Formats: sequence, structure tokens, C-alpha cells
Amino acid sequence: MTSRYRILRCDREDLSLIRKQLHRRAVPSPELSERVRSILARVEAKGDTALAELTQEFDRVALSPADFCRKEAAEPPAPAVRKAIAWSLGNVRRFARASRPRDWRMRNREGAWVGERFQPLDRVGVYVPGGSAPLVSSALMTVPFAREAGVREIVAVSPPPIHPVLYYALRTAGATEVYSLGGAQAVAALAYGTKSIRPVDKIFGPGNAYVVEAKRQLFGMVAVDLLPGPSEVAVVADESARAEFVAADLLAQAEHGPSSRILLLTSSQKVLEEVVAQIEEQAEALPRRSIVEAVLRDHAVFVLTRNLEEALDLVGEFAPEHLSLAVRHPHRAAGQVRHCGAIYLGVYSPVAAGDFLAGPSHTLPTGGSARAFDGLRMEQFFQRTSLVEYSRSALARVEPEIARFAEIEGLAAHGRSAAVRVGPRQVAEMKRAALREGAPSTKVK
Ligand SMILES: NC(=O)c1ccc[n+]([C@@H]2O[C@H](COP(=O)([O-])OP(=O)(O)OC[C@H]3O[C@@H](n4cnc5c(N)ncnc54)[C@H](O)[C@@H]3O)[C@@H](O)[C@H]2O)c1
Ligand SMILES: N[C@H](CO)Cc1c[nH]c[nH+]1
Ligand SMILES: [Zn+2]
Repeated sequence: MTSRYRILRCDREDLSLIRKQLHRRAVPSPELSERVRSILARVEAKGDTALAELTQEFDRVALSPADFCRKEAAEPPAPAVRKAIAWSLGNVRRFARASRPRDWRMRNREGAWVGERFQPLDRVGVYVPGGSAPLVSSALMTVPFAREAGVREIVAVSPPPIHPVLYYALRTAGATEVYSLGGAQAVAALAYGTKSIRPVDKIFGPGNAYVVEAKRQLFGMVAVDLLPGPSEVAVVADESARAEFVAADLLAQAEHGPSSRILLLTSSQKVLEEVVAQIEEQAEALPRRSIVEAVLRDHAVFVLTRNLEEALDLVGEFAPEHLSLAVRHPHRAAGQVRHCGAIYLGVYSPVAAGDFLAGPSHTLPTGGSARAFDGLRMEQFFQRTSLVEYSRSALARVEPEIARFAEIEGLAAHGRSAAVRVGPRQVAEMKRAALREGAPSTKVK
């Protein structure tokens, strides 16, 4: 089979080389890092003036600082659009409620209470992409989680001009402030704050390479959720797969932007050939065909594996943002996959359903980071605090062990802080030990 696509065959090529080609790390280029660094520095130094300049430079929109904040009521869109938004919102809210972390406690070995408490964050920033398409669903996949968590101030930013439906979705989902700002400069504004926008405690949301790199560089001075970059999908298909559906899923993620990645792993030569033919046919009719063509040229890989197990093993290594399992037994297959952001099981689960309305957030780890990072989840809108409560008897039970640790680490005050609570005997013992070792004794009441 001849093709303009990059096809790897596990029966003919060195498997370790194939593994190497699939293994990737989302590392920004030095040029991109530098560009973002200078944008962040400009915003930090010049605040609103830099924001206005950068918005003119990158978004080609002239805004004065007074125009950044949108205060007007949202214009309701057509009923069918309202219905779609309400449907998605309903699913996401329900998912958010079901996955809300709960305070809990248990008794440890010596009978003390230990547990966790979750408090909603006070003020969060949500980036909603809008450079190449107004990602209304990205507003619905972040803001409702914050709202359901009980976050009081939810600050949304998106590149100008904000599409009216996106503005409506942001307001309906519960954003309390909306700013017409995009790119790395918007992320910088959320982190540093300026005269017109107060800083937030944590920044959420996906975006292009500039947005993601800005979040990465600002991590530490502000909390961030994860680094969700250009969209990607991997499909694992066996001989039962419907080529038309598989191609449609691959093209759906390809149309996001030229940096999207798509990967097909199949054990069937016939399915591979049919999917390639379907891609050709379906791509022809797509409005964003030039973007799709760029992805097919630069970021599309097709792997013919020797069997399904090999495909499942390799895809776990690739750790895609989305994994579609177009196989006869999807649940069994899912159990064999090590890492990915989200799994779509079976023939009737298009990735687009998860993108738009299924319930779990579509904000997911990309660039191989799903090997260790999770997608956006409810817990991330809370600050978790651990709780410890000893009774006198529980403390007395472990005071000797505390004393031992204090001795090992050479931190006598630590040991004393427990001993002093459980009685004079332990304190007297500590004093005697200190005298034996020639340390100056301290008075303990
Ligand atoms: N992983 C996920 O969960 C997820 C979810 C949704 C979207 N996405 C991804 O989000 C991305 C959205 O990207 P987008 O570009 O459409 O919108 P965006 O809003 O992320 O980026 C647009 C902004 O980038 C800035 N910019 C553009 N060119 C620049 C340059 N040369 N230098 C500096 N800044 C520049 C501009 O300020 C502009 O406002 C896509 O890659 C999509 O795949 C990922
Ligand atoms: N596929 C994107 C996440 O990678 C989410 C999205 C928004 N709109 C359409 N799709
Ligand atoms: Zn999508």
C-alpha cells in the first residue's frame, strides 16, 4: 500500500524505534519560551498598558483598559443554541456534584483522628481559548466546576472579540467577571494582576502553546491546574472497527489546529487502508481542510501492529489526551491501557460527545503528559487541609516513638512538645538523658 501518510509497521520495523517515535514530552522550544518570558515581563512591568499593546499586536484589536472588563448582560442566543448549552451545563454540573471531594476522617493506629478537609478556592481564573474558534464548550467544561465547588470569584478571560454565544455561556455557567484578553498576556494578567484586573489564586483552562507556556512559567507564583495544549487523539481499532467512524474521530481532533496530533493503531491491514481512504474522502468536505492537511502532513501517525495487545501497549506509552477504543471488547481493552487522559469506549462514543457535553471536563493532559497528569477535575477547585486530633491517651501511646524520631533527627524541641503533654515522667526522662549527654538542661514546668 502506498500512501502519503506516515505508516509504521511493527512486523517490519524495530519495535524499540517505533516506541521511541511514539514517546514524546511536551517541551516548548527555546524561542517560544523566550517570547512568552518577554510577554510576561512586559505585563508585570507595565500592567494595563502592556495588555493593550499586546492585544493590538497579537489579536489585532484596539482596546483601552476600560474595555477589558465586560459588564453588560449577555444577549440570549437562538433557542436551539440555548438548549445545547443548557444540556451540556446540566451534564457537567451533575458530574461535578458527583465528583465533589468530601471531608473525611478515620482513627489511626494509636486511636487519634486523622482526616482531610476541602475548602473551595476564593478566586480563580479560567482561560477560554478563542484564537481560531470560539470554544464555547471550554467555558462549560471549566466554569461550572468552579461554581459547584463554591468558588466565589470566577474570572474568565478569552481573546477579543469574545463571541456573543461564548459570552452568554460564560455568564450562564457562573463566571463572575469576564475580560477580553487572550494569549500569554491574559495569563500574566491573572497571575500578576494589573490596575484593571485583580490577581487570582489559581489559573485553569486549555490554550495554545503561548497560553500553556505562560502557565508553566508562572507556576509557583500562582497555582495552575495542568498544561492542556494542542488537542490529540489516538484510536485503537481491531478488525471489527468501522473505518468511517474512526476517520471521523481522527479528523475531529485534527481540525483544532496545525499542532493537533492524531494516531491510529490497528492490527488490521484492511482497517488501516479503509481508514486512510475515509480520511481522504471526509477531509475533502471539511471547512477547516487546510488545518487538517497540515496535521495529516506533520502530526499524523498510523501504526500497523501484530495484534491488539501490541496496539494497547503502545498507546499507553503514547499517553494520548483522548483514546478511542474501536474494538469488539472495549472494556477488556480499556483494562489493558496504562495511561491516557480520557477513554471513549465502543462504537457509539465519539470524542466530540465528551468535547461538548458528556460530563467529565474536556480539559485534558496532552503531549504525553497523561503519563502522569490528570484531566481537570472537581478536586482541583478546592484547597485540601489535613486534620490531626490526638487525645491524651492516644498521644501517650506513641510518645516514645515521637521521642525516638526527635532523637534521630536531633530535634529535641520536637520531642519535648509531645513529652510535655503526657506527663512529668517522660519529661524527667528527657532531662536525665540530656544531662547524661552533657546538654544544658532546660526548665520544664
Ligand atoms: N487539551 C485540552 O483540554 C484542550 C481543550 C480545548 C482546546 N485545546 C487547544 O487549545 C488551543 C486553542 O488555541 P487557539 O490559538 O485557537 O486559541 P488561544 O485562545 O489559546 O490562543 C489565542 C491567543 O494566542 C496569542 N497568540 C497568537 N499568536 C501569537 C504569537 N505569535 N505570539 C504570541 N502570542 C500569540 C494571541 O494573543 C491570541 O489571543 C488549540 O490548540 C486546541 O487544540 C485543548
Ligand atoms: N477537543 C478539545 C480538547 O482537546 C475540546 C474541544 C472544544 N471544542 C471542541 N473540542
Ligand atoms: Zn475537540
